[in-house]
Amino acid sequence: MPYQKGDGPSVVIALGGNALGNTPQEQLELVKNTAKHIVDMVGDGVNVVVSHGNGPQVGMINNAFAYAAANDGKTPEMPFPEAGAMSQGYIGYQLSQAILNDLKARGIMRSTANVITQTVVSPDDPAFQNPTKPVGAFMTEEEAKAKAAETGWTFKEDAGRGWRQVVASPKPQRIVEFDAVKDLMDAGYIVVSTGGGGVPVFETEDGYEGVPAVIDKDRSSAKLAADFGADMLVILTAVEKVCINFNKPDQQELSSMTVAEARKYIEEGQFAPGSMLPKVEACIEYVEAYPQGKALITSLECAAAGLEGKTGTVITA
Ligand SMILES: Nc1ncnc2c1ncn2[C@@H]1O[C@H](COP(=O)(O)OP(=O)(O)O)[C@@H](O)[C@H]1O
Ligand SMILES: NC(=O)OP(=O)(O)O
Repeated sequence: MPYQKGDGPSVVIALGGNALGNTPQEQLELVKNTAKHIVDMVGDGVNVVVSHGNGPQVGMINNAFAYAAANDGKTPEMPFPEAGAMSQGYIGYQLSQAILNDLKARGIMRSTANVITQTVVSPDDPAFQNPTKPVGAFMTEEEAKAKAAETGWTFKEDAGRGWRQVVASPKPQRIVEFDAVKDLMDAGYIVVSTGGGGVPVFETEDGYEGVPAVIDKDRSSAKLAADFGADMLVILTAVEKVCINFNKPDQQELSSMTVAEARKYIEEGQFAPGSMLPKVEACIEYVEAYPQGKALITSLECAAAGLEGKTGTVITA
């Protein structure tokens, strides 16, 4: 059934970890609130494509199967490409269901489409020599070092919040199912796609093949927004604004910055690698690829106000 697109802007929304949950049960509850904010935008005529993170989820899927395989000798390993696709599937299912239920409750005649996507990455990407993407659960330094000794995996401290396993996070080159996502959005569907940045794949003479890595969802969302020519890229996280001197006595919230200002702050080391830095870099990539566009970083709760220009940090060319 063709749906009527909204008369508002087209927006790619990248949902952060706080919009999801650390267990399927917890997430099923959290996404009801997430869906409310998304349907608020749809009700205001905004045409949305929703992507989401998967760091905790993909790590836990891969790790759980690895643990079972090591202990029962029967359970198969679940490599990162497959674990990434599984995370897109279940997170997308829960988000779509919550959005559909909220649309029905409000009598809005729209529907969702959950598209599991692949993202082409380059085998020459230097990210394969320097794992930076945190996945799985947080743990203490002692637990991380013991796990590293047991498994040979790499662990790093994550933005002052504890230690996590880290894997390669290559730059997204192309979203394989882009045309399907665009056609569904143009047909008026609320599309959930590119979750976890998409399943990373190499494009070879014989076709696509999965790669054991996790792409940054903000960077893939930026690629999607630029390729769409979306009016906005909206990155929703756990803070209302990006700060300089973050978590210091002289912390300063930023309401806006140009690409040049953002690059200056990056040079100053103002944004933590593995957390806020990739978000700001994603916004720069989007507005440089599509200078008419506007990028916004804010919290889920402030999304509507941010779209109205009342809060959040706006990044422009
Ligand atoms: N300069 C900064 N300004 C604001 N937040 C920052 C900054 N540096 C690090 N952060 C932290 O980065 C977090 C967002 O990164 P992360 O939690 O990895 O993203 P996600 O919401 O996609 O899961 C914020 O919640 C905040 O704790
Ligand atoms: N893939 C990805 O960027 O997930 P997180 O947002 O959870 O790090």
